[in-house]
Amino acid sequence: MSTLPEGYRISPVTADDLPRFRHVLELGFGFTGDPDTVATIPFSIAYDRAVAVERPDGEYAAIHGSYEFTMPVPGGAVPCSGLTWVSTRPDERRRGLLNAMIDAHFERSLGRGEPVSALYAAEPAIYGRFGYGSAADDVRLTLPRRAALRDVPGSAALTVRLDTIDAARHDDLVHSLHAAASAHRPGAVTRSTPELRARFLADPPAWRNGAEAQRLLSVHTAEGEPRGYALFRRKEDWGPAGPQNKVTVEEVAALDAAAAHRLWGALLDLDLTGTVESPMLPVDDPLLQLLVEPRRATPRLTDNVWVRLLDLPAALEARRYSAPVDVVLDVTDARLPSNAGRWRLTTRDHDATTGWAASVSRTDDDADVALDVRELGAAYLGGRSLEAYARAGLLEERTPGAVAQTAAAFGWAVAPGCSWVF
Ligand SMILES: CC(=O)SCCNC(=O)CCNC(=O)[C@H](O)C(C)(C)COP(=O)(O)OP(=O)(O)OC[C@H]1O[C@@H](n2cnc3c(N)ncnc32)[C@H](O)[C@@H]1OP(=O)(O)O
Repeated sequence: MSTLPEGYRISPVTADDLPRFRHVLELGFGFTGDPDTVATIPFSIAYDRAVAVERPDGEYAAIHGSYEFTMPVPGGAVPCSGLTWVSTRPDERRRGLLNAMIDAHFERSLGRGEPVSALYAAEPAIYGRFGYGSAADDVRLTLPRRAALRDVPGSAALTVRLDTIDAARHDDLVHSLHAAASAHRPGAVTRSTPELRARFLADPPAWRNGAEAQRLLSVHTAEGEPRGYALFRRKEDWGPAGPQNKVTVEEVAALDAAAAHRLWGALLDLDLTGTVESPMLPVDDPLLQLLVEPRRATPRLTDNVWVRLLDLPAALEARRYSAPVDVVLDVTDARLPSNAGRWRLTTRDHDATTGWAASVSRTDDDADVALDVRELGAAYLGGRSLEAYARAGLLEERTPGAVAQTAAAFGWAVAPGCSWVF
């Protein structure tokens, strides 16, 4: 357990504390919120999930919050505490405040019955020490105008509609399609509260960086049923060779391949365009399969969500497995000793759609695989191979063949990933 400097204390946050809470966010991240913009954007953290470290003089020295998510995992879903807004004042850095806040976050999450925590890392070097593992990657593509796509039946029958985003009017279309499109992708949490939804669709001029207002492209069946949408904006660029507008796509959600094809076909064929920047895409996104010349799309790979198992048996039993396995894992967990030690994971009850369920219980039997909770969190969503960690020397195989068998069980057919940064 970490300790705070003398006189500092973990403190709850109320609506009255919001200005000083925001102030620490601005000091930590290095920006100044425009008051007119701040006034229009709802505070997206529930007050009982916002936490501060208060100094003896009553100022806040550090803050964080969390979102209540139901996170899709292989074959199911799990209550998840989405850690966010982590910030320590620059003049209070490296005094153990984040350490203390992580302890508070784990304790509070477990108290609420959330066996898993997830986050986006501002810098990837920060969170491994706390047992978070990088559980997914995303890819961003820079695409030339008119990049060709393979045909998809049904795409041409869909109609395309263009609107300027209006948070109130488009809330239902965007968020119900997003939830439906995300349901079976591990890690793809949805915007779970009205405040988070409104914040995501907010488009104040201060956030546009010289580009146009946020546009909403939606595709519909002949009967008018929406099947997908893209949020994007263009920035004008007139050079000596003519127009070279940049199209930046923030999010695409599609219920099927025809909708994805129709949306991307329209986005890649906007007039006056030079390049189209894709949003964060899962590494198996349909667009990557549909591009006729994928080499012309310049990819950038980045870590996406990080996952921390807080209640190891509950977390491992909440997901399903791709192959049968009976393995004893010897887990190290310096921060949550209740997870440390030997656990037997045994699959049971195969279901054709969701795979194998598993029971997880303590055991005194010899371990087959020894690993840290960080690697278990990384493999949890099915997108990282335990075999790869063994080859990198990050876990130990004690029974020959056990790592390959466990890796096959943990792997999943749909790559993990989340489409928005929380
Ligand atoms: C989920 C999110 O919200 S991500 C956003 C994170 N926030 C930011 O990046 C904003 C700017 N940075 C900050 O506010 C702070 O520097 C924080 C929050 C990253 C760290 O806060 P601090 O109170 O200084 O952390 P603390 O003193 O508890 O140190 C924790 C440990 O992490 C390490 N650490 C902290 N920041 C970093 C970093 N950026 N890179 C590498 N290591 C780091 C420390 O060295 C320390 O290691 P140790 O326990 O082995 O000694």
